[in-house]
Amino acid sequence: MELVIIINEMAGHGLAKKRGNRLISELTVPFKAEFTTHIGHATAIAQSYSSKNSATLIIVVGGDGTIHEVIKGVIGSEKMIVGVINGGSGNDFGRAFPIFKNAQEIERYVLKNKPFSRKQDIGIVQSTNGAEWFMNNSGFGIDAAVTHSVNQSTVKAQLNRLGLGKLAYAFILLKELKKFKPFDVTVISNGQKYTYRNSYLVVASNQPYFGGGMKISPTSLMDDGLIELTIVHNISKLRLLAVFGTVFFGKHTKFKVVKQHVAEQFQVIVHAAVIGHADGEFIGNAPVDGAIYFKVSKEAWQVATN
Ligand SMILES: Nc1ncnc2c1ncn2[C@@H]1O[C@H](COP(=O)(O)OP(=O)(O)OP(=O)(O)O)[C@@H](O)[C@H]1O
Repeated sequence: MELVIIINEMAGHGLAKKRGNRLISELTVPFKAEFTTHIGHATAIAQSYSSKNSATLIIVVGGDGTIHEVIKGVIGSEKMIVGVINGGSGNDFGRAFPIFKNAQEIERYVLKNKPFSRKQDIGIVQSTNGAEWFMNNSGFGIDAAVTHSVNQSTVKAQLNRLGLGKLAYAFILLKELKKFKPFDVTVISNGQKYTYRNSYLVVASNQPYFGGGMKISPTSLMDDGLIELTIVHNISKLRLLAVFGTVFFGKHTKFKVVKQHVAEQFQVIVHAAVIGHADGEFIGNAPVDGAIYFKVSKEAWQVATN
């Protein structure tokens, strides 16, 4: 099996560079190292190996954005297996999916006669903006506003230097919440229509974690052919902060202002131009009163398992 390492040296404000270099210096089996130079590059690299159609383990050293790009490049391939060494700031992938800790684990895996892998689902979000994949989650509302702001802010880098990177999301939530205008959402699922007034977010999940450890969708599984839709609605900004505190333990779903639906697909209509994301990357604003579809594609890619 061929071994390819894709490293985003910018991820995790230096963490991926450090871990990538260490991996390269410790590996004693043959491998190819690829370094991303721009947004979307990891997808192009993964696609170029995928098109060779030979058994390959791609190890991503980066954060959720880089992993998202690599998975996008291997969807549908039976020969490509994805493994990860955490190198980002949020690392939500690694909280749910199996990952590697070090070079020794990767070597042991590559040298096996029949390396194990598990097929995983991928989510799709589709609207007039186009279609995008998500391995973790995709949503519209305050979650996307905060993620977008976190990605652009220097606060994340500053807090990271102090080892407090996880506080970035909470810090920017306070800032974004101040100016955020709740919106109305219509959800169509299994032939039923639901309307939620004054909503803060509508997010579809393929796995439980979001935003660096928030257990937004505690019951989500990456290989059950289903996605969970979470809507937070009809709540004051002050109470929302209290509910927010419980999301790290996945206890927010006990509040009646948090509604969840489970299905293979949803049609969602957002009645305001709120901002959207897929796996934490900006995907444009919601088409006002237009349809957004969240769907799941079953067994779309493979993750390495020890
Ligand atoms: N050389 C590069 N220079 C700038 N950006 C890059 C480069 N290579 C990749 N990128 C982009 O960097 C973005 C952020 O990477 P990534 O999400 O992996 O790290 P992170 O934001 O630190 O981690 P996390 O998403 O887990 O918080 C990705 O969207 C990717 O497209």
